Amino acid sequence: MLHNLGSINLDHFYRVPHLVHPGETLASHSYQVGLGGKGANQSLAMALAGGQVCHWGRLGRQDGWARDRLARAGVDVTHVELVDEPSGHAIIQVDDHGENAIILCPGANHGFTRRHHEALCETARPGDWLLVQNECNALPELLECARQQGLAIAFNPAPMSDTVLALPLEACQLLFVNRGEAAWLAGLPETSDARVLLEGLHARLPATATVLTLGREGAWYQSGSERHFQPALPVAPVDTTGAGDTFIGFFMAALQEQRSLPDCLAFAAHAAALGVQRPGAADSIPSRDEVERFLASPSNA
Ligand SMILES: OC[C@H]1O[C@H](O)[C@H](O)[C@@H]1O
Repeated sequence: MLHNLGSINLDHFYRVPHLVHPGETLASHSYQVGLGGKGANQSLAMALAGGQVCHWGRLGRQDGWARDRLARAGVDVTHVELVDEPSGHAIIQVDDHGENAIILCPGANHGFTRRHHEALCETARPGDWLLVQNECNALPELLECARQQGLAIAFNPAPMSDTVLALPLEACQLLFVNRGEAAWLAGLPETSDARVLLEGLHARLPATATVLTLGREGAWYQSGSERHFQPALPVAPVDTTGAGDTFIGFFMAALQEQRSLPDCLAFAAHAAALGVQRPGAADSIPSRDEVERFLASPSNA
């Protein structure tokens, strides 16, 4: 089982001709609300990929539909609480090239306490995975509790902030990072070559495996001297929101099935490539069947 303690957001999407400039007032082409939050997206993606995932989250009482949506996809939502606080939400601009800019309001995602961590660590069995992103509070305590319980920890330090640098990252078995996050953690320029970033991360965290996602430049896996590269797929993105979350959910589902690491990378990259061709965050995540058809399609021969 994988336990994902993570954010659940209401995503407010605005399609805009370009990302708004400082001081500018800009009319949007369209507006939509959907399920999001890096935590919820990753749980949903993992369940749609066929993985076993239990989500630990907090939502405002009026937003039980979001919990139902996760449950319908196959996520275990026993530990998603409905609380008397506003749900987290995100204001998301998406431009005509599919690029986005996001403002987060954490709301109930910042209400985790020791009670939640203890409950998770008592429920999880040694060897289970814990997956965490950087959208919830009290992460040092959570990681410490998980380490003591013998859980395997996968961490996605998104969105990156100074607080990540103070976390016991050496407790993590697996890190999912994009270029900016890798550069920040390794203390290197963002323009560094992927191999330099991987070497920098390995020097800082020698016992932690890394998945480095680079969008159009593909994705890498590195653990010690083992390295695999997955090229990017040639697709035209309409909305890249949640692409990293789809990648992570599909990767963890494939890892749970004990597939080879190149297979995990390929499964995840194909899922993300399908996702970026659709609008929305959770709404853009493909099913396992769609991904398998894409993997088997003649264009991949
Ligand atoms: O990764 C995409 C997600 O980031 C923010 O958490 C938004 O809610 C969105 O769904």
